[in-house]
Amino acid sequence: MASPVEISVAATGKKLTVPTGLFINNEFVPSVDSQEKIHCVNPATEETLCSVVADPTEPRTATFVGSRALNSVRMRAEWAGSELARRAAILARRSGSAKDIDVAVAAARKAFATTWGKNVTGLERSRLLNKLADLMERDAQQLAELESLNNGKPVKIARDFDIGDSVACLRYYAGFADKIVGQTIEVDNKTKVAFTRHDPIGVCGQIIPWNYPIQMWAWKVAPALACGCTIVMKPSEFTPLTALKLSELIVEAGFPPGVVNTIPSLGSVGGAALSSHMDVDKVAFTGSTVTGRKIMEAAAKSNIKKVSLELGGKSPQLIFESADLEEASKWAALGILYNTGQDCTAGSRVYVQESVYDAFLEKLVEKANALTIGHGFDEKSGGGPVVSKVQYDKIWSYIESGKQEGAKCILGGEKRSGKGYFVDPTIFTDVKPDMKIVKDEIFGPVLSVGRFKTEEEGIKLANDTSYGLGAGLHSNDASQCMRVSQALEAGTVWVNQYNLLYNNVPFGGKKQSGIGRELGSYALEEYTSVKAIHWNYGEKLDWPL
Ligand SMILES: NC(=O)C1=CN([C@@H]2O[C@H](COP(=O)(O)OP(=O)(O)OC[C@H]3O[C@@H](n4cnc5c(N)ncnc54)[C@H](O)[C@@H]3O)[C@@H](O)[C@H]2O)C=CC1
Ligand code: BAL
Repeated sequence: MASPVEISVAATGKKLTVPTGLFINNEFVPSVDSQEKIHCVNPATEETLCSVVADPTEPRTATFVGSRALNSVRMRAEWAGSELARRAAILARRSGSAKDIDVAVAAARKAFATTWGKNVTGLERSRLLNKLADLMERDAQQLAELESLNNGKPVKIARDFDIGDSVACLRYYAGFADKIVGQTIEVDNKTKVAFTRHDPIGVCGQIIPWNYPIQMWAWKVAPALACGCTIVMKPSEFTPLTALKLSELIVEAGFPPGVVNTIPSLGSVGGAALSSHMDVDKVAFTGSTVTGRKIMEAAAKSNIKKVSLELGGKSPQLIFESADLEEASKWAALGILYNTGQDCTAGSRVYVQESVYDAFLEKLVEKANALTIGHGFDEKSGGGPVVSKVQYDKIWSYIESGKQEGAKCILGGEKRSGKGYFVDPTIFTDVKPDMKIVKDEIFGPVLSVGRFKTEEEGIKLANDTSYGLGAGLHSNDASQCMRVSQALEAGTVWVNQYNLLYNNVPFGGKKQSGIGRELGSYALEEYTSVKAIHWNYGEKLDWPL
C-alpha cells in the first residue's frame, strides 16, 4: 500500500489528506518497478505540497526534467540540439512500455470482461454515477481547496464552477446510462431485419491536462462510465492530487475494482504508453496540439485505437459597432482572464470595428483592471497564479516577444516581485497578424487587440489561424449575428456572450483544435462502437447464384 499524506492548509488551519499511490483495482499501490515521485507544487507559494508515486520504468529524474524543459522551451531555437534535448528524446522513446500502465490496463480489461462492460445494467451504472455525484457534492469544499492548492485557481471558483459543473456532468450522463439504444432498421419487410447495438468501446485511456483537473476528469469519466467502458486515467503531472482524491470516491461510491484506475505519470511515460498500448481501445485527450499529434501518431502506429482530441486554440472575438459595448467588454475580459487565461477557448484575439475601437478599448481596460489576481484562498481573488514555473516562463517569453515585435502593451506587462507564479492581465494593441502573440496559443492572461473596417475583413482576421476551437461575436444586428456565426471557423461560436459551456451542448474543435466532441449526447459516440446485426427470419438462399 502507498501511504496517504497530510497537507497543512495555512489559510484554514486544517489538514487535507491525499492518497499518493497509483490507483489500480480500487487500491492505492506503489509502482511495480520504482520509488520515483512526482513533486506537487503550490503555484501561489512555490512550495512543495507533497510527492506522489510516479509511474516510471526508466530513470525518472532525468525524464521529468527533460519533459518539463521540453514543454517550456518547445518554441525556443536554442533547445534544438542541446544535450538535455537529446537525453529527453532518448528517455521519452524508452518509456513506451510503462509497466504500471500495463497493470492498470489489465485491471481495466478484466473489469470490462467481468463486472462492467456488458455485465452491468444501465440502471446500475446510472445509480453508481449518481452516487459518485452525491459524494463529490458532499466533498466539494475539500476538493476545491485541494484543486486550488495544486492548480492555483480560487477556491470559490473551483467549488462553484469546476466542481458544480462536474457534479452536474456526472448526473447528466447518469441519466443517459440506461438510454443508450440502437436502431431497428427494416431491410426487407417479410424476411429480414437489421438492428444496431451501441456497445461500450472497451478500455479507455484518458489523458487530462492541468488547467481544469477536476472538470476534465468529469468530462472524460462520466460518459465513459455511462456507456459501460472502463478507464485508465492519467492526470497531468502538474496536478495529480484531485484525481487521486476522486479515486477514493470511486471506491466509496461502490464501483467494482478495475473500472476506474488512476496513474499519475509523466506524459512522455504514462501518456505515451497509453496511446501506444495494444490493449487500449480508445484514448481521449485534452491538451496541446503538439501532444495531440503525438497521440494520434501512436494510436495509428499501434492498434488504430479510436482517438478524440480536444486541443489548443487562438480564439477570436469580433466586436461590431452595433454591439452593447459595456456588455461586450465584460465578455471579452472574461474570455481572456477566466482561469487566468489557461483555457483552451481563451478569447486571446479581440478585433474591434474601427468606429467603436477607442470607446471599446477604454471599457475593456477598465474591466480587466477590476479583476483581482491573487491567492486562491483569498475570497477577493477572481483569478489565481498560473499553474507552474514552466507556464509562467512561457507566458513571460511571449510578453517579451510582443514588446520586441513592436506591439504596444497598454496594460500589465510587468512582473510582480515576491513568490508565486502571478501574471497580471496584459493587453497588447497595434498588433500584426504575423506576430507570435497573435499566432501562438499563450495560455495566459495576454490579449491582442486589433481593428477592422468591414464585416468581411473582421471574419478574415478571425479565421486567420490554424486553430478552430472557439469564437465570439458581439452585435445587435440579428442578420449579422447569423451571417458571421456561420462564417466563423470554430467548433463553438458564442453570440453576445463568451466561454459559457453547458453539459448538454457538444464541445470540440475544427482544424487543428481537435477531433471528436465532448459533452452532450454527442460524447456517447466517442465511447461506443456501433455493431450492425443482420437477422434473417425467413429467406431461403437461392443457391447457386
Ligand atoms: N487545450 C487545453 O486545454 C490545454 C492546452 N495546453 C497547451 O499546451 C501547452 C503546454 O502544456 P503541457 O502541460 O505541456 O500540455 P500537454 O499537452 O503536454 O499535456 C497535457 C497532458 O498530456 C500529457 N502528455 C504529454 N506528453 C504526452 C505524450 N507524448 N503522450 C501522451 N500524453 C502526453 C501530459 O502528461 C498531460 O497529462 C500550454 O502552454 C497550452 O498552450 C495545455 C493544457 C491544456
Ligand atoms: N474550457 C474548456 C476546457 C479546457 O479549457 O480545456
